[in-house]
Amino acid sequence: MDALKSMLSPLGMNTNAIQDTLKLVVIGGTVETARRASVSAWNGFVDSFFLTAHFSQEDYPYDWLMHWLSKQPAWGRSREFEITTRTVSRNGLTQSTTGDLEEEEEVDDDDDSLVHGRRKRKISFMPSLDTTHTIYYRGHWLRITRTKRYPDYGHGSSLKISVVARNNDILKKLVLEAKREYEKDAEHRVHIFMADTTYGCWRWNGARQKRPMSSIVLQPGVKDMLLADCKDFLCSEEWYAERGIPFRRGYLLHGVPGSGKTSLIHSLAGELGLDIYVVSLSSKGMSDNTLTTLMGHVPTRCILLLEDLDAAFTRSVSRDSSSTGAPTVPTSTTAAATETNDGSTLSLSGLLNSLDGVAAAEGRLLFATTNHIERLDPALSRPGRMDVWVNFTHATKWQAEGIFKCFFPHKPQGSTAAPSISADDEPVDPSQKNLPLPKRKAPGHAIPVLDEAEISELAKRFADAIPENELSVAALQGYLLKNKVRPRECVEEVDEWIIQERETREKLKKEKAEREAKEKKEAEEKERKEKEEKAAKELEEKEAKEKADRKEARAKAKKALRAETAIKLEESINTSGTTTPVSPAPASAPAPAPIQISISESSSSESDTSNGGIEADTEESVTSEEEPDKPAGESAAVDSAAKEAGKEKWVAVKGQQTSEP
Ligand SMILES: Nc1ncnc2c1ncn2[C@@H]1O[C@H](COP(=O)(O)OP(=O)(O)OP(=O)(O)O)[C@@H](O)[C@H]1O
Repeated sequence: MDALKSMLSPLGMNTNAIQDTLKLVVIGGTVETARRASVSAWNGFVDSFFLTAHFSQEDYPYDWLMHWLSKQPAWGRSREFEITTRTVSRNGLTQSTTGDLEEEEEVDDDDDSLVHGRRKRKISFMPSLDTTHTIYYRGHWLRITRTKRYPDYGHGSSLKISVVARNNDILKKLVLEAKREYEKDAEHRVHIFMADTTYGCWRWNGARQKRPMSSIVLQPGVKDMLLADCKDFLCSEEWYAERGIPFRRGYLLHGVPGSGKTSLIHSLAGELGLDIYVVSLSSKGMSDNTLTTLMGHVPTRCILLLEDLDAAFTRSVSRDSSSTGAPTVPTSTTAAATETNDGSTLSLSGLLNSLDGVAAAEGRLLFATTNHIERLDPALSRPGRMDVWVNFTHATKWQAEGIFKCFFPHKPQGSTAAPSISADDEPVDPSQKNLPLPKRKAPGHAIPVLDEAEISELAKRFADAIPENELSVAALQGYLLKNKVRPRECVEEVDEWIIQERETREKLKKEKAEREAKEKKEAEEKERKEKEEKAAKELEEKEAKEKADRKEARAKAKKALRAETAIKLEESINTSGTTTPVSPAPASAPAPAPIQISISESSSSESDTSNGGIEADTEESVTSEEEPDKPAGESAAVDSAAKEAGKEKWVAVKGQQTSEP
C-alpha cells in the first residue's frame, strides 16, 4: 500500500479516495465470486441428489401422470396452473369433455347432474407450461415441469419430474400409482382413436361407456363364440410364434345395415379391455403410404376397425346397391392406385400390404364390417386376413323376443317389492359376469316394472308379430325406444307399426327409384350435352385446321411460284449469256456497259403479263389473309420490297436486252 501511495503521490491524487475505491472493488469481486461459487456448488450438490425422469407425450406414462396430476389436491394451493375442460388423452389435452364423458363430480341420487338436459362439463387442473411446480408425494418433494417440444405445431409436450432421492423407487411408485388410477378411471370406458390421414397418425376421439354384451341380441352362440375366439387369440402369442404364424386375427362382420355389427365390436372391446382404432378407408387423403404408416403405429393389444370395407375404393356417399361396388373396383391384387378427386390414392394391393405386410403391427384384432360381402375381393377376405366370418341378418323372431326383454326389465321372481332400476337389473349374460358395470343413475321417467311371467308373455307376443328376417334390429330398437314406458301398448300396437313400417319402406323405395331415375335422366342429359359440345368443338377445331392447311398450301404455292419465276428469269438470262443483279456476276466477268434506261410501269406489265397476272392474284389473296397477323407498315414494306425486286430484275433484263444488239 505504501508503494502504491508513493507511486500515486507524484500525480497529486487523493490517496485516500483511491484506497477506498480499490477496497470496494476487491470486496465486491470477492463477494460475487463467493456467490457464484456457492450457487454452482449448490447446483452440483442438488443435481447429485436429484433424480429426473422425462415423459414424452407419445408414450402412455405421460397420460398416466397427467391424469394423476389432474387429480392432485396440491393444484388447489398452487399459484400457477392451467384450468381446462379438456381431458387427458394420448395426444395431450386435446379433447373436450363432451357430454359422454364423466360428470363433474359424484352427486347424490337426488342431485340432478344434468343441467337443462346437458351434462355438466368437468374441469381439470393441469400443470401450466414452462413452470416448475412442486408437489409433496410420499415424503418427497417432486419438481414437475411441463414443456412443449414443438410450440409451432401445437403438440408434443413432455413432462419432467425431479425428486431428491437415493434411488428411483419413488419415481417407480409414482408411475405405477398413476397407471393404476388411470386404468381404474378408464375401466368403464372404451377409448376410440381415429386415423388422421393428414399427418398419418392416430388421434384420440373420445371414450365411450362400455356396452354390456347382454345388450347385443344375436343368434344363440354367436357372441360367446366371438368372445372366446378373441380371448383365446390374445393369450396365444407363443403358440403363434412357435409355428411361425403372424400373430394377427381378422374378423369379417358382414350383413344388412342396422344389425349390430358396430355395436358388437364396441361391446367386445369393452369386454376385453381394448381400445378401438378406427380407419375409414374411403376418407380424404388416404393413400397406401398413409395406411401403412398408420398400421405400423397400431399398438399390440387393440381392436383395429375397418368400417365399410366395400366402400374402400369408391368415394360414394351413399352405400346403396347402386353406388359402390365391383364395377368401379379394380379386383386384381395388383390393382393400380385409383386417384380420386379428394386426393385418395389407395390401392387394393396397398391395403393388403398394410394389413399383413412386414410393417403391419402384430397382436391386434382386426375387425372389418361390410354391407356387401359379394363386392369384396377374394384376396381381402381370404383366411389369414379374415379368419372368422359372421353374417348379420335382419331381425329374427328370437332376436325380437330378446331385444324386447332387454328393454323392459322385470321384477325378480317371488319379489313383491317394487324393483329399482339400477345396474343390478341388467339382464344377466354369462359373457357379462366379469364386466364391472358403471354406476348408473335412475332414469328420470317411470318405467312400469312387470313381473317376469308377464314380460315373457309380452315378449313372445311381440316376437310372434314381427315378421322373420324383414325388419332390422335397429328398426325394432327405434320402435321400442318410442314405447319405452308402455310395454303393453307396445305389443298391442306392433301390428299397426309393422304396416306403417312397410308403407314407409315402400314409399322410401319408390322415392329412391324416382330419385335414381331422375338422376339417371339428368346424367344422360348432361352426357348428351357434353357430347354435343365436344362435337361442336371438334368441328371448330377441324375447320380451323383446314383453314390453316389452306393458308400453308397457298404460302407454299406462292413460294414455289416465286422460286419458279426466279429460275425462269435466271435461265432466260443465262441463255442470253449475261449476268443479272439476281445472280451476281462473278468477279472475273466483264462489267456490262453502262446503259441508259427509261422504265415505264406499262412496259413492265406489258412484258410480263402472264407471270405478273398470277403473281398479283396470289399476292392479293395471301395479303388479305396475312394482314391481321402482320402490322400494316410491315406488310406494305414487304410488298414494296417485293415490287422493287421484280422491277430491278426486269430492269436488268431489259437493260441487258437493249445493250445486247
Ligand atoms: N343385434 C342387435 N342387438 C342389439 N342392438 C342392436 C342390434 N342390431 C342393431 N342394434 C341397434 O341398432 C343400432 C345400429 O346398430 P349398429 O350400428 O351396430 O349396426 P350396423 O350393423 O353396424 O349398421 P351399419 O352396417 O349401418 O353400420 C344401434 O343403436 C344398436 O343398438
